[in-house]
Amino acid sequence: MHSPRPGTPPQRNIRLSLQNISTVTKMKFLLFIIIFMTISLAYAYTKISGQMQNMHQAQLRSLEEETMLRSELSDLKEKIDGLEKTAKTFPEVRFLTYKDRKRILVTGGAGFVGSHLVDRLMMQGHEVTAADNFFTGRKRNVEHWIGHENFELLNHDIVNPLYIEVDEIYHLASPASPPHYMYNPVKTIKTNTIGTINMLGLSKRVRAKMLMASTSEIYGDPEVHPQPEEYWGHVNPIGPRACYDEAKRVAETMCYAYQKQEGVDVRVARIFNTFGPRMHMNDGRVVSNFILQALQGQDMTVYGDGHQTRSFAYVSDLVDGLMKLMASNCTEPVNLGNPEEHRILDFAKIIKGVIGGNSNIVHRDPVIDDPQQRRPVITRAKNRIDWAPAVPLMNGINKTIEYFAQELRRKKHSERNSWMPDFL
Ligand SMILES: O=c1ccn([C@@H]2O[C@H](COP(=O)(O)OP(=O)(O)O[C@H]3OC[C@@H](O)[C@H](O)[C@H]3O)[C@@H](O)[C@H]2O)c(=O)[nH]1
Repeated sequence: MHSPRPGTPPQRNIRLSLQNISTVTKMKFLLFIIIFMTISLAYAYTKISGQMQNMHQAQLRSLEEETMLRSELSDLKEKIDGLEKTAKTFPEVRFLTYKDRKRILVTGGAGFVGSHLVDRLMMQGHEVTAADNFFTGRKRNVEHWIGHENFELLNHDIVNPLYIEVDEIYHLASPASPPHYMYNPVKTIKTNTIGTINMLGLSKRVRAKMLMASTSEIYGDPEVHPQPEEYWGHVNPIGPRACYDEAKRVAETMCYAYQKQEGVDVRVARIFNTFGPRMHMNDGRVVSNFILQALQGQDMTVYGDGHQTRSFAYVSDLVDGLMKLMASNCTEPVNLGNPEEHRILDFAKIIKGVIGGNSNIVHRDPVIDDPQQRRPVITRAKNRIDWAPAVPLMNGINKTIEYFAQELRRKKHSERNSWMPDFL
């Protein structure tokens, strides 16, 4: 081994030492470099290809996710479209400021007359609470208002007190058709006596004006014809109709006792025979019976000889009368009815004539205590509340026939509101 001579530059010394490395060692070194490079390249390749694979998979995943999101979005869109189609829309009611808007309670608000009254009050922009125990009333009659901020439906029997704050009360709750009010006479008496006391008590507490729905039945089987409000009536106090007509008579008495003693502002409407859409299919009164019987080709049942008379008013006329009476300063009882009088047998022929079909008019046993004649004197209504019926009988009959025909065709629960008032 040569050691570098003193004064020799260091580079030259290195070259000399490399020259001295054997070829085998050089080969080994080269091999080592090659192996090292190969391993590094292989490692880098694996690393890069792994990353590329991951990127590829991520791309695939995001594509899958995008497709899933798109389908979820289109499902949601479909659902929203469906909901929009079935979304509840309400008739555009008039806007009243808090000064003019009244809080109005309608007892029997889901019934035949009550629901028509609710429609009119709602359209005028008032806040309406309908209370009903659904004995003869139906949710369906007012379902088009359920959810409206001005409307409230209470499942409430007015035989129990009701504590709410109102400005006006239309007290209509009671079964009105003879088979219905005779079905549970004690309940009919309670509804019209205890129920009326409860409503008068409520009126007294909140200082609300109250209109009581009385009836032409308070005249009984009248010996005075036609019947003015001054007539005291001819009622059998223990007959099958007494639960209704005597209870309504005492309800009137209570109204005037509360007026005199407690200063309650009362209105009393004596309602004569009324008909129209939303009468119950099982109502049992003559108009719905004859129309349904004729539409289905069944016998048209005239009770007795059919010579007894009635005068029929269309429901929209009655509702006009009720609202005019409430708005008036007339505190005496007022007859609300149509003075156009028909014998029941003739009325059956009229209905058969309009509907046609193969129905036979047949006679059944007369009804006990059936009033033999009935026609209102409406002078007081004309003079004091400027009211007289405006709908001709045949117009009302045709609308009612159309309603019952639709009800008979009804097959599904979802077929709701087969009849809506013209203004809705
Ligand atoms: O199918 C029937 C039904 C009734 N009738 C007769 O038709 C007449 C009218 O009977 P309704 O049952 O329609 O009604 P009513 O007049 O007896 O009582 C009605 O009067 C006024 C309203 O205030 C009351 O809601 C209701 O009691 C009665 O003479 C009755 O006997 C039939 O001939 N056939």
